[in-house]
Amino acid sequence: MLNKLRPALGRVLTPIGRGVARTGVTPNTITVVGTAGTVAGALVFFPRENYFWGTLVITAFVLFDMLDGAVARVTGRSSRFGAFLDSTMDRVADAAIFAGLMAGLSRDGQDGLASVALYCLVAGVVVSYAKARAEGLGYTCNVGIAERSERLIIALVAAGLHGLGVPYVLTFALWLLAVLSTVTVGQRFATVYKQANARPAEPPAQPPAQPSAQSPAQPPAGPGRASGPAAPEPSAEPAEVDEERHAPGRRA
Ligand SMILES: CCCCCCCC/C=C\CCCCCCCC(=O)OC[C@H](COP(=O)(O)O[C@@H]1[C@H](O)[C@H](OP(=O)(O)O)[C@@H](O)[C@H](O)[C@H]1O)OC(=O)CCCCCCC/C=C\CCCCCCCC
Ligand SMILES: Nc1ccn([C@@H]2O[C@H](COP(=O)(O)O)[C@@H](O)[C@H]2O)c(=O)n1
Ligand SMILES: [Mg+2]
Repeated sequence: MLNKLRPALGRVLTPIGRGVARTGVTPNTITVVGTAGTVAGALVFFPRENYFWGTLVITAFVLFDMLDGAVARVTGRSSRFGAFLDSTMDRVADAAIFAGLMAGLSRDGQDGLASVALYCLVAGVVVSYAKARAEGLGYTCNVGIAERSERLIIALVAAGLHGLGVPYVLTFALWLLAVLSTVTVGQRFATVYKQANARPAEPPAQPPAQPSAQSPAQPPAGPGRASGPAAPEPSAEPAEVDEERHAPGRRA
């Protein structure tokens, strides 16, 4: 949903990115420092039930981390490794935030709510994995009621308010997140299922070998098949998807 704000956000982040770029900081440094700060904020403050300061520290580093793409673009340093690092570090940061919440809730004796936080962590990972895997297979998967920004905003606003003593807000937010993340997984399954059914299976690259007792014929590989190896395989579109993510001025 908040993805719609990307163009507007880009207009704000690009001049800031230009300023940061002048200091010589690289996009990968921003990604790593942003993640390290988020992880430290989550694992130092939340387990001690210091939700307010934890939220402020995490928010500062998450917002800082949003500059990596802008700096990469204005300096012409966008790279495939950077894109990989960015997405992978996002998963580390998300895991630390929910692990920190779980630790704080457990210490407070709220084991039930800690389990909901664990569910949110796992569901968030599945949401992101579904998109990564879909894109690796050449599909698009830019859908979902609770993409990363929505999940972070809900969790962080609730944790901050919980830290200020607002009752039930964290409980409500974690249950809401659990539901919304589950719906998002369903939305991503549905969009990939539709594309997989609409696109016929790729023809085999070479004429199929004669089946024999020693080497049975393999089913054709491609995005239309029901199951397959974990590694991305050639498909009609991966380059196109990647180009889209690397297009100048576009937040992927
Ligand atoms: C009294 C209590 C005070 C508490 C204050 C707390 C306020 C906290 C509120 C907000 C702060 C957090 C903002 C978080 C913003 C979102 C961060 C973010 O992830 O932005 C990047 C995001 C995704 O970009 P990427 O393409 O780089 O990442 C992709 C993503 O990870 C995908 O994940 P998936 O969705 O699949 O799970 C991966 O699949 C993919 O691999 C990966 O590449 O960008 C956007 O989504 C663009 C829209 C962002 C809109 C953000 C709006 C922020 C609005 C306001 C922030 C202002 C907060 C002010 C705080 C004041 C603090 C005192
Ligand atoms: N260390 C990095 C981080 C990002 N990129 C590039 O930016 C794109 C993501 O931009 P966002 O504005 O969505 O964060 C990413 O796909 C890369 O092209 C980079 O090169 N190095
Ligand atoms: Mg980033």
